[in-house]
Amino acid sequence: MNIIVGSTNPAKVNAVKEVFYEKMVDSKVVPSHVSPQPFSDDETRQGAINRAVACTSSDTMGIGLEGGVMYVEEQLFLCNWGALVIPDQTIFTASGARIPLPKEIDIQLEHGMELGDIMNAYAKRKNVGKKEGAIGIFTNEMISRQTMFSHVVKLLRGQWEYNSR
Ligand SMILES: O=P(O)(O)OP(=O)(O)OP(=O)(O)OC[C@H]1O[C@@H](n2cnc3c(O)ncnc32)[C@H](O)[C@@H]1O
Ligand SMILES: [Mg+2]
Repeated sequence: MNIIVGSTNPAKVNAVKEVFYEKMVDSKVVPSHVSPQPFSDDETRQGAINRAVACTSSDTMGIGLEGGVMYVEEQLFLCNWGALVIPDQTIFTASGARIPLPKEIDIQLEHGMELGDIMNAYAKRKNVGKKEGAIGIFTNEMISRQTMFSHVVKLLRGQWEYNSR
């Protein structure tokens, strides 16, 4: 069965190709139907599900990966969710690693800026969200956005395989 990823962001598409190395992996832009910058686990997970559903058909599995932020008490954390939807519409979900974000990023997000744009200015780099990601910057590049998403995709693949035994 082929796979379509609901994003053309290379950090996401390459994470899926890494984990489903033996499959045909395609990508397309689909709406997440949540805000461009999700602000909770619920919203981020829903975005991932909406993207995955939009990519699923009778012979294709859909995968949606969504980045967001969420509060634990007063501290803002990066959060990431993935969803895998198979042709019978069964939905598998999993979340990724989370790390706290500095207060100044929190303030800019609260003013309505997207994390990708904030990170480019903060790190004085371009396309941070398509490359190392905020997680790469704030972990001194120990974990890139692709590596973080590949972990999420492994959690999805594993659940799907367990359920199809
Ligand atoms: O093309 P799409 O798939 O939408 O890719 P995206 O980079 O916009 O990613 P998301 O929509 O999943 O993420 C929502 C927002 O959060 C940003 N974001 C999330 N995690 C990030 C990270 O690790 N590094 C940089 N930006 C991140 C991202 O740039 C968006 O502004
Ligand atoms: Mg986006």
